[in-house]
Amino acid sequence: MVIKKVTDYEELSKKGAQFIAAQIIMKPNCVLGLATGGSPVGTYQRLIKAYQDGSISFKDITSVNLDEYKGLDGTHPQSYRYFMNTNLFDHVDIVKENTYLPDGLEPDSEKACTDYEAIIDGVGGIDLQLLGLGHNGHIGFNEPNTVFEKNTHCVELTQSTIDANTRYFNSSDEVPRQAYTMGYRGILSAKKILVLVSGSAKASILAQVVNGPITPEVPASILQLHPDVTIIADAEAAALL
Ligand SMILES: N[C@@H]1[C@@H](O)[C@H](O)[C@@H](COP(=O)(O)O)O[C@@H]1O
Repeated sequence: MVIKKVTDYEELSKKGAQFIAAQIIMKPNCVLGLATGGSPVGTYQRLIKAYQDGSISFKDITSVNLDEYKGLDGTHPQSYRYFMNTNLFDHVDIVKENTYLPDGLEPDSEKACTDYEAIIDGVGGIDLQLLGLGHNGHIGFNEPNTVFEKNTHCVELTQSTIDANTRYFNSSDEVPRQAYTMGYRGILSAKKILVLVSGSAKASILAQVVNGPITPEVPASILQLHPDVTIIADAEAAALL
């Protein structure tokens, strides 16, 4: 794992965007695995600027996102489809048909997950997977568990995740209790992985991810086994490293 410590969220976003832009310049038709949450928002803003000034184009890019809340459709402001549209896709020249997320409106979990596995296979492999880190160490919505679940699956969100994500909703009651998430096969099969971690609330879990045992109780700890992981952490998040 390469760990880049930066001063603050601004610098994290700048470095994150440079990392992704470099990938796009090296391979203009690459497959990007994308993430939601607060951590990548600044990075997406800088990528939009890079597109606007002509440095990069998304026209040949394919994207596959990590996860989606079950039960929310793409027009719901807290759905991850809506997040991706408003924070990135609507502002760049990506072809929307080439952007994929699990189908939150598919009530049949088995079908939603099988369909997404086919999509992950169909795009021909992820070149760069972007990740945030949940407060309990989750990646995508792979919550602490007794096993590392291989494929896309439907998860019951933990209370810690519901609490952490309540800030994006009007109240805790509105946070969906289930989500579809890519499993570890999809994430770890990416050629490169970039993890963005910001803020003091992530310091303890980041130290466990990097220096602790590899265990499904700390989902992101499995990244220790991947040959090409870069973590960009701001000073607060990196405080215990
Ligand atoms: N499913 C998402 C994750 O993919 C994300 O990494 C995490 C951290 O979010 P934030 O960056 O807002 O702390 O939140 C959500 O639960």
